[in-house]
Amino acid sequence: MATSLQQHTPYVDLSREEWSALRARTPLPLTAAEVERLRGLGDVIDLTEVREVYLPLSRLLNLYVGATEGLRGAVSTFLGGSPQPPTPFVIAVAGSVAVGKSTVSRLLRSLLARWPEHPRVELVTTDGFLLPNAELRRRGLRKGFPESYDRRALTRFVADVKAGRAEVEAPVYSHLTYDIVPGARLTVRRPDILILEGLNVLQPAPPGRVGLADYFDFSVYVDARPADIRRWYLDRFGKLRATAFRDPDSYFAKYAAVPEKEAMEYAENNWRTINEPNLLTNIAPTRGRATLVLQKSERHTVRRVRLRKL
Ligand SMILES: Nc1ncnc2c1ncn2[C@@H]1O[C@H](COP(=O)(O)OP(=O)(O)O)[C@@H](O)[C@H]1O
Ligand SMILES: CC(C)(COP(=O)(O)O)[C@@H](O)C(=O)NCCC(=O)O
Repeated sequence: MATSLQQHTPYVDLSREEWSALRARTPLPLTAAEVERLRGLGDVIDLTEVREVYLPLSRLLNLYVGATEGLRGAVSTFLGGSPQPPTPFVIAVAGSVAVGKSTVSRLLRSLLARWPEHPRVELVTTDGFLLPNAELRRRGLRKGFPESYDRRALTRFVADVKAGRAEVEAPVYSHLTYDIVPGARLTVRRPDILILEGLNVLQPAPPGRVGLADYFDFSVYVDARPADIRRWYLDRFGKLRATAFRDPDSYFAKYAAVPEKEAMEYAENNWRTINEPNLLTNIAPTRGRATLVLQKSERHTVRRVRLRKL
């Protein structure tokens, strides 16, 4: 586990085997019915992976929620005030386009909600805070780059949730129309846990501003080799071509109709000109700010876990 070299890093570095062994200390096994429910998520995730990697992670997060609650109580006693109701525990999930953030986030939502201490788990993606396509075009911005988000509105949203406001609204993005849905809003009502998923959630604040990360209680960076992520991006594009892009309302309907070669050239170009430079320039440098890094192998299985020491 911790070799002498690692003693001076802020992380504990665990192999998959070392991490999976912690499963024995996870007091909440999955029942057959729950395994079935997880299958119903529609994700292709392997159930051994759920048991060996994500169930221990849900236990670790459960410990963090409990400890944060304990600390909050102690501080409120120190301040001599009356006990306040708990505020939502905020978990950020960061990483490249197509690395598997949505899959990990949906899974964590299901697993975390099984713990009796925090049944209400909300998942919000930062895409709702993207500027509309027309505005991106006007300003010459690439979608997904840090400047393509309304960072102020996103920070205010998380600050309000974290402050325990009864209802907090967020704008909505549609992958079908590939744009912000005019006038649409989602409402978050004081959950026990908020999972905030997005490419740029670990981006540092501009000088003099409060950063988004200042409101996080825990953050996960989903990591993999860029060549693997590229393949997953292209695979997913290929699959969407045979499914969601067939919807005539889809922004990408054209790519279901054109020959495969032409569609895949478009996807390749998107990867090379937008998602890869965004990963290398903006996203990967934020990895060292995460509380936990999940490092995936070429088949999506997690091969190393790095956890920040306290
Ligand atoms: N654990 C996993 N096992 C197998 N396939 C996965 C896993 N996680 C993600 N994928 C696949 O990889 C692609 C990208 O995952 P997704 O969660 O959509 O990424 P992101 O939200 O980061 O863009 C999808 O096609 C998804 O089905
Ligand atoms: C919508 C996204 C920016 C992801 O947003 P996130 O919720 O991670 O902030 C991304 O999925 C995307 O569409 N990128 C643009 C390039 C492309 O079409 O692949």
